[in-house]
Amino acid sequence: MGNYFNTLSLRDKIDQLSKCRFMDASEFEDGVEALKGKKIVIVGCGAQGLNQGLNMRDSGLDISYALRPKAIEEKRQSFVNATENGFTVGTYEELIPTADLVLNLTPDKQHTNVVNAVMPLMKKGATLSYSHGFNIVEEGTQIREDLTVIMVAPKCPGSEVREEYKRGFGVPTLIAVHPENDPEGKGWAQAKAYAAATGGDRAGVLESSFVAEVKSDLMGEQTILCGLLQTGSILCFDKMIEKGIDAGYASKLIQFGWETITEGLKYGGITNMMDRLSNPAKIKAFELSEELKDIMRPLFQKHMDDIMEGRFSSGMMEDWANGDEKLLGWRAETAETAFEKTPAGDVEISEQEFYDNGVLMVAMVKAGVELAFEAMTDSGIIDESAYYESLHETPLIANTIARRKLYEMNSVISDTAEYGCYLFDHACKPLLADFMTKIDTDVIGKPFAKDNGEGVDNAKLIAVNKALREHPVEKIGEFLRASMTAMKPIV
Ligand SMILES: NC(=O)C1=CN([C@@H]2O[C@H](COP(=O)(O)OP(=O)(O)OC[C@H]3O[C@@H](n4cnc5c(N)ncnc54)[C@H](OP(=O)(O)O)[C@@H]3O)[C@@H](O)[C@H]2O)C=CC1
Ligand SMILES: CC[C@](O)(C(C)=O)C(=O)O
Ligand SMILES: [Mg+2]
Ligand SMILES: [Mg+2]
Repeated sequence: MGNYFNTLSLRDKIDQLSKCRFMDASEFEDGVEALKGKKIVIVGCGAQGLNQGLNMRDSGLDISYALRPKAIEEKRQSFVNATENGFTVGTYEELIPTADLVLNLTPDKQHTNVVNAVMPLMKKGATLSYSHGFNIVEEGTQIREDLTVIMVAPKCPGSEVREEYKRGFGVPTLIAVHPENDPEGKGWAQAKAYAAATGGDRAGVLESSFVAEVKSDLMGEQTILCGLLQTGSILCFDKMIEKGIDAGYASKLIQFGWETITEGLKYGGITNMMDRLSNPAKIKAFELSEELKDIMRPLFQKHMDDIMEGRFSSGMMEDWANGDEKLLGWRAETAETAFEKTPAGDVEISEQEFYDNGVLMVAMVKAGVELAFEAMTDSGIIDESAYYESLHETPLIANTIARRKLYEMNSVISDTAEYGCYLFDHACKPLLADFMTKIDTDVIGKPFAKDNGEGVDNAKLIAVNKALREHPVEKIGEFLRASMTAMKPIV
């Protein structure tokens, strides 16, 4: 075993990284047919395991859960999740040999153990599935030749996979078949049926590869999706307190602000989010975001390079071997931040006020989305994939902060994402220290300017609007959002 990506020729690396085809809705006309009547056993009943299983059962599929003996004996949360929802639960020995399809939905750090335990029990010709390709791509796990290996990766936390399905929609999903494991040529049909069963086909499915999914997923979660939202929350909160803004107000503005401003992003991209500001505030947000982009670009590029070259994964795997020492320490530190410890005040903040008093937050979101998109596409990831991992998923992560701050975000995302989030946050905060000394309450905590239009330089406004609309993330966003017309509002 070793890093699978690093063993590929440059030609194969480019080929797999750039595998990305937006699938037409007509390709899902058979719905879940390819999996109807098949025995589907999910290993693990956590964030993805429970929520994917609920959606798949509601879509008419036969779902049960294989848990480790201790989880069953001690009635752990995974056991409670599965049994309280009326699913059959059993040990690996009881359920895996009966399975046509095994979904490995345990944390990435457990994949080697789990696959080693499960694979010998799987019947000949069965299928093994992942929702993130880390084990195959970064650890180079080799799967028995008779088994088909597929990936169905929702671009979103498990909780939102369920919530969007209940709203009658779904979340964008990447599907793939591992080129080394498709002995019967049935992988694509099964992956499509699985994506339809989770509701993913209603939001958009990309025919992708394990490689493209892993490299883009790691980059999105470390930078804009989680890392920058954490850094931005802490810095913006601390600045407001330093400048005398009421702590309850500051806490509420941040906790619910990301969700509100990124709802604008979800519907109409960066253009719409920025259009929600007054003209003077929009120009200010644009200028701040340009400055932020110049400061943070090298950090975004470093994360992309470390991911591509395997340095990120080998560093994280060292931490796995050390019993998650760094991860657990960083998690404990986050719980002690002033933002985390200050409850949101009992104060009304209107939807518009979140924009008007959160100009810096808007600038941070714009800078982070654009930088993540640019770093991914500069490294060979295709625009559609980069869009899902930057712009589309940001609101879905912001929703988790609205629920219970950074604690909720970091609990709901995978351990892999959480580790990368802290890594980015620790590098980013010092990088923004000088920039933050110049920041005042006119861009965070109080309205920037109420006199919309007065004193606006028309030429500057036209140039800002043009730059916003012409960014490549806006072009691909317009195309992808056209297939999301059934999307339901959250805020
Ligand atoms: N979190 C998310 O929203 C997303 C996750 N993913 C991917 O989905 C996969 C699952 O992640 P996630 O849902 O976060 O995982 P969780 O941490 O939420 O779930 C872990 C589940 O696995 C079980 N488990 C833990 N260790 C073992 C083990 N050694 N053997 C067997 N079962 C074990 C746990 O049960 P117990 O401890 O009770 O035995 C629990 O039910 C990962 O590959 C991740 O990258 C992809 C997209 C988003
Ligand atoms: C953003 C983090 C994620 O990749 C996800 C929810 O999509 C994860 O690994 O949890
Ligand atoms: Mg993801
Ligand atoms: Mg992830």
